[in-house]
Amino acid sequence: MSGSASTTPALEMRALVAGYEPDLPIVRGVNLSVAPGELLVLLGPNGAGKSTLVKAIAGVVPIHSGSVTLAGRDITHVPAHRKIAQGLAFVPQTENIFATLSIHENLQLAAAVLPKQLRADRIKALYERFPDLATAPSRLAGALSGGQRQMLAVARALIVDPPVVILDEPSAGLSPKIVSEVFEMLQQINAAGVTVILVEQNVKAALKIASRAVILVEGQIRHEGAAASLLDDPIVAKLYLGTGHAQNHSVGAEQP
Ligand SMILES: Nc1ncnc2c1ncn2[C@@H]1O[C@H](COP(=O)(O)OP(=O)(O)OP(=O)(O)O)[C@@H](O)[C@H]1O
Repeated sequence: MSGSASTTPALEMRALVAGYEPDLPIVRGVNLSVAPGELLVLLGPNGAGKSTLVKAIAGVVPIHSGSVTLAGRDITHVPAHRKIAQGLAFVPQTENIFATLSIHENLQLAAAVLPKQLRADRIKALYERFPDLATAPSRLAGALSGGQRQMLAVARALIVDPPVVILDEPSAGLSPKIVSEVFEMLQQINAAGVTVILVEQNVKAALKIASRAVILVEGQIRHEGAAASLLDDPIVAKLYLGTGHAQNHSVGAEQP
């Protein structure tokens, strides 16, 4: 057994190599330890491999070598649906809800990974946590606004009451006001004790809510540090966050 709960990372990657094709690694040797209760943001330029890394952790992109542990337990090759059941929730960037089903049906489907006797109680708890979803549970998910969809996607991920949630660009395509709401929701989830790992292009807003930031470049970690220190580091921003290169990655580009 590993050490006590306070010293065991919530999630840990060791020498992780992953990618879509066996001979074409995209994630190239990532070592990263995430402490319980952290809100970690994963940044980096387009094509750096951020999405690939979180998909590999979630079990939807093949891991070539290295390991992933969840609270000290090796989950490297555990299939995606069992990772969820074991407490690793993943909110993909797209197709994270069923648009043609109602809010309630979306939650019911997510709850299918739980033992039958727990499902109704967990859905009830989520409606209490997300009262907006409770106001019209029969509403089609496809008819929701971007922010509400993201809320539903996050609610679906929280159905197993996971200790760790990973989100791939939850702010994509949302207006600045809705981005603030989504980030506030993530802060609340984190304040309730959930470890949150977030891939983001909305650099400035993400650094404001994160405790720590990791910058991935060409599939490797190039820089990591306290989120607040990165906010004030123009060199890091210029070198690693693509300022002046890709507008949607520019520090502060999305902020009014
Ligand atoms: N389904 C796929 N099959 C093969 N290669 C892919 C696939 N998806 C992404 N890639 C490649 O993997 C590399 C990393 O892409 P990835 O989406 O992980 O980067 P990213 O850092 O998340 O970038 P972005 O910020 O643009 O989303 C890119 O070269 C991309 O072309």
